[in-house]
Amino acid sequence: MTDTAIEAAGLGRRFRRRRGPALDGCAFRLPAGRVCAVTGPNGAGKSTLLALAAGLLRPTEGTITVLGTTPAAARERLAHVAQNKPLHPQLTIAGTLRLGRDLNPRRWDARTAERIVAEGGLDPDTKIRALSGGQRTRVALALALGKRPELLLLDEPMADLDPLARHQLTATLMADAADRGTTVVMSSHVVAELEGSCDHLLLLGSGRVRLAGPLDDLLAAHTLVTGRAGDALDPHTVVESRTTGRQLTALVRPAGPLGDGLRRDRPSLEEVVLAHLRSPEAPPLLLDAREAAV
Ligand SMILES: Nc1ncnc2c1ncn2[C@@H]1O[C@H](COP(=O)(O)OP(=O)(O)OP(=O)(O)O)[C@@H](O)[C@H]1O
Repeated sequence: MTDTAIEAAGLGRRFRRRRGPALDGCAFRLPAGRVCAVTGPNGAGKSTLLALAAGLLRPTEGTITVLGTTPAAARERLAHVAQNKPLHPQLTIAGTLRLGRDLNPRRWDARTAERIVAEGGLDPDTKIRALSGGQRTRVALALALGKRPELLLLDEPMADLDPLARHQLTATLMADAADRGTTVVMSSHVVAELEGSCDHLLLLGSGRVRLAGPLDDLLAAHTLVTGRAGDALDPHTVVESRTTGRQLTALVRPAGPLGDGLRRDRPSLEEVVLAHLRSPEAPPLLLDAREAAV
C-alpha cells in the first residue's frame, strides 16, 4: 500500500486539434486518504487531468503515477465518474448495478450501491434513459462507490444535483472516505462548498498548477491586508492588490512580519481562489504535502 494516491512529474497533454498543450509541466503529489478538490476556470485542464489519472488518456509529456503504479495497472482499484456520466440508457438501475457487480466480482459492495440508489427514492426497475440528469448522477456515484475503489475520481459530480441531494451525497462520500480511507479527487467550480468537504486543493489555470497542497497550509500561507493607498507591500508576494479611493486591499503571501499600518485578516478559500483566477500572473504556490506534514 502506497501513501501517495497520485504523483505527477512534468505532466503534459497535447491534443491534435489544439494549438497549445491542455496540460503543461504539472508536478504535484496527492497523499492517499485525502479529499482533494481540483478547481480552475473552464478549459483549465481539470477533466484532462482526471482522465489521465483514470488511464483514459495518456500523457504526451512527463509521467503520472496512480496508487504507486501506472493508471492502467491501477484501473481495478480506482473509479472514475466522467462529467457526462456515461451509463447504458437501455439498462434498468438494477441491471446497471448487476453489471457493476459482474465487472468487479471481488470488490463489489452491493449494500452501499443499493443504499445510495434508495436514498434518492429511485425505483431499481427504472430504465437509465428515463432518469433526470441528477438521478443519473446518483446511479453513477452508486456504481463508482459500489466498486470499493481506493481512489475515486469525480468530474464535477455535484453539478446537476439539487441542494439536498448534493448535501446528502457529499456526506456519503466523506463518510466513505473516512471509513475506508478512500482518496477522493473531485473537480468543481463551487469553491465555497469545497472548504467544508475537502482537505487538499489543486488549482489549475491554463493547463498549469497554480496552487497545490493541504488546504489549511495553503490558506495559512495567505493574508488579506487592508491599508492606505500607497502603503508598501514589499517584500511580500502580492497575489492581487486593488486600490479603491484611499484604501488598499491585497491578498499577499507574507515573507515576514507585515507592516504596523496594515490590517490583517485570514482569507476564505473562495477569496484565495478568486484572487488567483483574477491574477493569472501571480506566482504558483506548490506545497509538497510530504514536507508540509512534517
Ligand atoms: N479531445 C480533445 N481534443 C482537443 N482539445 C481538447 C480535447 N479535450 C480537451 N481539449 C481542450 O483542452 C483544454 C482543457 O479541457 P478540459 O476539458 O480538461 O478543461 P476543464 O478544466 O475540465 O474545463 P471545464 O471547467 O469547462 O469542464 C480545453 O481547451 C479543451 O478545449
